[in-house]
Amino acid sequence: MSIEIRHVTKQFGSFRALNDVSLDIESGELVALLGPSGCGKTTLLRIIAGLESADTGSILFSGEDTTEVHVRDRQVGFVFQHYALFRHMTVAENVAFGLRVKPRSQRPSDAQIKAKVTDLLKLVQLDWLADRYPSQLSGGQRQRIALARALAVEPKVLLLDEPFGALDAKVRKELRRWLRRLHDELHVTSIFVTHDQEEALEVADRVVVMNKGQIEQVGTPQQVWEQPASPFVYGFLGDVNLFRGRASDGQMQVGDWQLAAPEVAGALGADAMAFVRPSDLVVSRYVAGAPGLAARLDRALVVGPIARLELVPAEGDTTQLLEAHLGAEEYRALQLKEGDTVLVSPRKARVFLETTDDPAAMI
Ligand SMILES: Nc1ncnc2c1ncn2[C@@H]1O[C@H](COP(=O)(O)OP(=O)(O)OP(=O)(O)O)[C@@H](O)[C@H]1O
Repeated sequence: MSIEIRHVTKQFGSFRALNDVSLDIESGELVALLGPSGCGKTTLLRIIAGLESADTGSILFSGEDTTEVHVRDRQVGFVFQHYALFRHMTVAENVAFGLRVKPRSQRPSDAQIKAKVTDLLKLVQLDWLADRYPSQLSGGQRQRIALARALAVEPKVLLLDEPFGALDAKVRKELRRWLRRLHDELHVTSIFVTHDQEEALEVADRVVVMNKGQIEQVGTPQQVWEQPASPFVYGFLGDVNLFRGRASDGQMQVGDWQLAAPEVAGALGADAMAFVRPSDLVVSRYVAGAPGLAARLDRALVVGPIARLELVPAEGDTTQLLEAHLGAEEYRALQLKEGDTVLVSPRKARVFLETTDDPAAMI
């Protein structure tokens, strides 16, 4: 089932939680709503579910306006961060619940319910836990059961609100891979909310980056990572170095060095910022007169195959540490020690004008 979100606005008192949000989700897609705490992700999810109503705008399921459709009739399955399993019911009873409470005319027979529960527990690979109670399960197992329970009623849309938020890092990682595989098998249109960029980039077909009640960018994980549409998206999606300077005629001047800035080709002497990811900062031994920004190697942390360097620029804003990531072998070959002066230059940078963070204005 496809979902269209049309100009949705939601106000709590004087606070605008959602500001004219529009988004199209295709049938069978797995979409992540990603953004910092308070940006409106959960509010949008609750409006899609029908648990909350929009002040203005509408939500369409397969082209049909859902405004008047009760949450019960929207055929939506939910999984929340905090396990919502019934404690006094076994795992199998929990999964069967949605089927048992159906009106008699729609309710499957006991044998059909039993078969369905067994299938679902196999699907989430926990059929051996059918007779246990929730308190006898790990956090990760409970979330998988919560998902099996949500799937029992064959929802057309699956909404997941930080489903792995309460779990430790290793379990989260396992579960998100598992969720991706499960989605590939079932193709239920799914929206999941997360503030963890790694989770969104790894699991979703498309990522919707939100900030302050608005959508900043929608794209595949690769698009939002490689072509962030705004400084906010750049900063939110990973560690980043920021250089300030001036842009003119498609070039940006940062101290003594220049970088190509075709994205702001029209600017003439405008204040600009260049964003460079730590893995796109090239570090070389200092040679007088060679191009690059001189910096002091403050700290080098070599763990496994990656060397993480903290560098203090020799000029400009010396209070702002730069971070460079390079291969451990490459770092060793440079034969540097802490305190040495090095040269840094960006392999790849993305330039935005200072005056605005509206990507449409950056021409
Ligand atoms: N019922 C409510 N009454 C008043 N304010 C609310 C209500 N629900 C949400 N808000 C406010 O709206 C904003 C968006 O909340 P929302 O829960 O959608 O954010 P979120 O992006 O999901 O954040 P988090 O990741 O912390 O859950 C927040 O500032 C929140 O305080």
